[in-house]
Amino acid sequence: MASGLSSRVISRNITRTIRGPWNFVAGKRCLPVDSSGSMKVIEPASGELLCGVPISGTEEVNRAVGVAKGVFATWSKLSGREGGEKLLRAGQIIRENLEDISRLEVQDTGKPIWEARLDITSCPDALEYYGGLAPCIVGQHVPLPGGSFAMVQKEPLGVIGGVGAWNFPMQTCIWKVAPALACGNTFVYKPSQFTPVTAVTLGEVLADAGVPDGVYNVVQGEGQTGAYLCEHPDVAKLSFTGSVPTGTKVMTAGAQDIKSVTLELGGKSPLIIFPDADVKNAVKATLMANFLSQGQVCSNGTRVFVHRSIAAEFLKQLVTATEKLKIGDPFAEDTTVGATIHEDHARKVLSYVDSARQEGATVLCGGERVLLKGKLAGGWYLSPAVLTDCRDDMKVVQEEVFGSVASVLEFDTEEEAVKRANDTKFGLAGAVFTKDIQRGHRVANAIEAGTVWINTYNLYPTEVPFGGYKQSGIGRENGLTAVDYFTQTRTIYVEMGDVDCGLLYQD
Ligand SMILES: NC(=O)C1=CN([C@@H]2O[C@H](COP(=O)(O)OP(=O)(O)OC[C@H]3O[C@@H](n4cnc5c(N)ncnc54)[C@H](O)[C@@H]3O)[C@@H](O)[C@H]2O)C=CC1
Ligand SMILES: NCCCC(=O)O
Repeated sequence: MASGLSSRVISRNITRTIRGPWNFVAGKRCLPVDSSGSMKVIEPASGELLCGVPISGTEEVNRAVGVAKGVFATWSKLSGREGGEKLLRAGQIIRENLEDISRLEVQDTGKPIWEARLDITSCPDALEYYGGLAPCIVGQHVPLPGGSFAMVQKEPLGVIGGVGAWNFPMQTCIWKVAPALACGNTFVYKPSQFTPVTAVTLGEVLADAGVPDGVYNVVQGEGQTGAYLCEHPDVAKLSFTGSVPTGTKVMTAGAQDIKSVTLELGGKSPLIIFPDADVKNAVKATLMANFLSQGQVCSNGTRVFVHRSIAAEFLKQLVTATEKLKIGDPFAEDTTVGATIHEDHARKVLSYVDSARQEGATVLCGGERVLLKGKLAGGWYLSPAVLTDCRDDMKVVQEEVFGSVASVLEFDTEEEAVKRANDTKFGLAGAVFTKDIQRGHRVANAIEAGTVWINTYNLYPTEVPFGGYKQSGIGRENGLTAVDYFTQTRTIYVEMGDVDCGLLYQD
């Protein structure tokens, strides 16, 4: 049998409860060799201690990078099919353990279980896409005059240093690791200090799938550990997801050694709804664009531009739908709004609602802490907010809130909507709702953003590139495009005749 795909893969190694050790180096969970204290990881749902995680120091980062560098020669020399089959198997293992891994993600993030299942399902999607693609990552043969030719080869870069955010912990990690490994690179990943769990689970999955020890490693820590990794001279490329200020630091660190850098940063995306739009679909998309994962989604369409003629009807339907959202235990099947990642972040989200009120916005619903009972009493549950009477110059309309706050703005003309939509330093995403096919494409092409949806929102199939214009980032994840960001090109020129050096050589 050419691949192990039709046989069931038994996972022996997945840890299904929250327990350390929390680093994953050379194929196993381990403690760091040096540490500067321990992080207290809080379970968002309850506000209680989930686990303590040692903060990796320079020696541990050196060790992980050294291990990844050591195995690079072996991993990068596998054929695409040999490496790809292991990624396909890893995808299958995640599918077989989807429920257990989703539950780990809920404990770590506080998001509702139904959402976690979708997020975790996107992980095998990526592993299978890049596992299948790996044998097709090939070069070119370029014929030249006189029978000479060039071979243009796609080569891996070496050790990739990845740093991630806390909103989609395993998905963010796999969006980097799957293409990187498929291209023959090895990896050291530092998860967010708020969500350390499932990056280590991925290590166990890859080990079970037959990926050699050391190809994928995890070092836990805060910003300083991330900085050590980004500054490491043996790290060839940085792949970062997080905020713009940290992205600037990562890019600066990369600049010291001229490292290639991919940045997936923040956003303040526009969602433009024209009068001919299907209002019910526009409302559904506005919910998806604002309230998934407690609004903690970088591509969220938080500036909702609605044509004045339908604004009243749209707002009525949006508020009705928003008030039906069920805030509660993230593990309950009917919960649609879980816990905000931590108290500081929740207070920041609430402060945006306060500032909006002070600047003249009307809060039609939500924007408050909801106290749950019993074990959930310590969690920060916020009711999703819909704001109206907003202006473009308000803080809540200008800045990324990263919480469940939708600002509704009214417009009169297409030209005005596009101009206002583009009046931002960000350019991650956007959307247009209309039944007019010409208008849909015209506006989609005019929005300055890496992804524009027509008549939907916040869908990210692995097959299509994702990333930002302007300060929302550099480079792209997903799709065929990601291969360009995890490879370098070597040209080998082959001369089939005598060397022609013009007048330089006289017989
Ligand atoms: N465009 C995208 O795909 C996404 C963007 N984000 C953005 O991320 C932000 C929220 O996530 P946070 O985790 O709070 O972002 P953050 O920028 O504070 O942290 C992100 C990661 O960077 C690490 N870090 C901090 N300082 C560092 C340094 N000097 N060198 C290397 N690593 C360092 C952190 O420990 C964490 O793992 C939001 O602004 C959001 O828009 C979040 C998710 C996806
Ligand atoms: N899963 C959605 C990608 C965007 C984000 O990470 O926020």
